[in-house]
Amino acid sequence: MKSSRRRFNIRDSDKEDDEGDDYINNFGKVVRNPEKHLQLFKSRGQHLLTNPRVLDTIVKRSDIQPGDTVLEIGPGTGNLTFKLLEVAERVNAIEIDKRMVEILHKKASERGFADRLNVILEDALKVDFPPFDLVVANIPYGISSRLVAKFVFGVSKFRSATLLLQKEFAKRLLADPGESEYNRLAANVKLVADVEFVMDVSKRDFFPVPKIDSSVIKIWPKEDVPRVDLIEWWAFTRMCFIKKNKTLGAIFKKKRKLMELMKLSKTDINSHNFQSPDDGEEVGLNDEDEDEIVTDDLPLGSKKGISSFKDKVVEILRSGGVESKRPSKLSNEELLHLLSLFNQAGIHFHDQADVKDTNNAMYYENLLTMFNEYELNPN
Ligand SMILES: C[S@@+](CC[C@H](N)C(=O)[O-])C[C@H]1O[C@@H](n2cnc3c(N)ncnc32)[C@H](O)[C@@H]1O
Repeated sequence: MKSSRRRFNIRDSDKEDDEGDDYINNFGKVVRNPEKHLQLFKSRGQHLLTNPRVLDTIVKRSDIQPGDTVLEIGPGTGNLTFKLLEVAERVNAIEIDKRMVEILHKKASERGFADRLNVILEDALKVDFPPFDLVVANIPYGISSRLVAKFVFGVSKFRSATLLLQKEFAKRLLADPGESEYNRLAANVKLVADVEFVMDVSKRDFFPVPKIDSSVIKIWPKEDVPRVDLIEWWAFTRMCFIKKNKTLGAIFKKKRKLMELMKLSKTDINSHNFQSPDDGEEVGLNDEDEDEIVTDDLPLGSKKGISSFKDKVVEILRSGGVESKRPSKLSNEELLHLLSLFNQAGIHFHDQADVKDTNNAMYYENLLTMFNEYELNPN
């Protein structure tokens, strides 16, 4: 008689090759592909959530009301989709893989859901979202931060987004100022939304088993969002968090930063000079401020311009009481106050010609590029 080890592939429980065969995990248990040999690609984040208890909890905690339209990104073969259809009026699902879309259509017809399920074969990062009341999704982990940004800074108004995310990524979103995980992503998302932890999900609840554990979180868009130019806010927090554990004084005194800021503020290096360019006395930058920008080849007047601009910046940081504080410890209220002090002094953090129209494709392109740097590699 053939042993089960001969009939199945044997691999570690956390190995995730692009394949769809049943296998024996390293606990000796046979793990069957629920979709019978459908090849699953880790490059597309295709880890199907197979634990019905977890699926039920996600649906329950998403608090779907009768009449709601749910947006699901990456429905895969429909494990979550058909649970959502039991309570929602309608599900609009966006899926990039044609094979998954075909499976979904087939299952929807067999189960009598075809008229309430709309599957869009597209890349969720590129397509305009159809109308929805709330989001519920086990999203592909490789595009998590861009998707979260597209939800919370997008044009669609929605009640909440219940998302299954890589655990490490969820922790970053949940972190508060002063906690080691706190970062610019959390500061940005928390400007416009509240984030709530729902539950942890074991990697063993997926097929194939990924290398990492997951968590479910819920994002609630805020009713009252601070009145701030978002594009400027993103540029400002990008500069503040460049070294999140350095003091703001140390960050902003860097010549590279000062020159970048002068450029963004359209401050002419020579004109920002409180002394005559020819008076011979050089206003020196301290050695501690030196970095890789070489200013030796700049004319004397320009060096003075940078130096007096630096004084102005330091004065702003002092008046905001943050010169010796680290960005990772500041609340959004403190950061917003600091930004307003910069603005009052005529210093801006983005090119004024930037696109501010949030319906504009350029806005989304910039947004997604900006959040790309937060993607974690789950593989
Ligand atoms: C983690 S799986 C979730 C599958 C299913 N929701 C489940 O829980 O079993 C992620 C799904 O997102 C799809 N996907 C990956 N990248 C995508 C993108 N850019 N736009 C839309 N769907 C995408 C994958 O093909 C896959 O079906």
